Amino acid sequence: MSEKVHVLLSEEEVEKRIREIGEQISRDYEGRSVHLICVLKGGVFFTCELAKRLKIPVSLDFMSVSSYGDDTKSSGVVRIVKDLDEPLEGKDVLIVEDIIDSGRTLSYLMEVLRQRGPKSLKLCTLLDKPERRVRDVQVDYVCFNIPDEFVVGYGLDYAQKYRNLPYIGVVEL
Ligand SMILES: O=P(O)(O)OC[C@H]1O[C@H](OP(=O)(O)OP(=O)(O)O)[C@H](O)[C@@H]1O
Ligand code: HPA
Repeated sequence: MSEKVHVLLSEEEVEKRIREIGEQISRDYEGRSVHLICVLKGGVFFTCELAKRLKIPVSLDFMSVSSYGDDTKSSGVVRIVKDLDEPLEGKDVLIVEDIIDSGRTLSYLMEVLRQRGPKSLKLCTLLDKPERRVRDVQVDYVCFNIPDEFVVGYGLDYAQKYRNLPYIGVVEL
């Protein structure tokens, strides 16, 4: 079965905004390097695009957490599916996510990573759905605030589909 998807944010809008955020992060971290943590799977497209725009030294690591499975509703239980390869002590760490929705994933992840002793820990997201928040999360960089609709594309999936769309779309369920 295939769902209808309509465009919410075009490829041009998304990439223009990522360039702007990249410039802002490059200014904020001037004279330092940044350790990007890509939250798999959804964060992978945003992380690649953002990393290319940064004008400071960048290192990368990957973590996979899951709470949605194939559903449009969070199970409420966050699982680490793949942990980081490198320790975080003394590093300026920037978590890169595709979306913050209920906030459950990121409030859990921030807590887990804070305990690993980074010099600083910040959070950058492509999309934020503030209306849906059930857990407080301090977000440092947001590309777009979006309404309460289930979105796909640019890494985001519906039952593992549509991650490869070059734009952000809304699934008509
Ligand atoms: O704020 P929340 O309600 O916790 O939702 C946000 C999380 O949900 C998605 O991950 P998902 O569990 O779907 O895994 P995926 O990135 O592998 O698709 C997304 O990538 C975030 O990590
Ligand atoms: O709107 C969404 N789309 C895809 N994955 C998600 N995970 C949390 N919210 C979403």
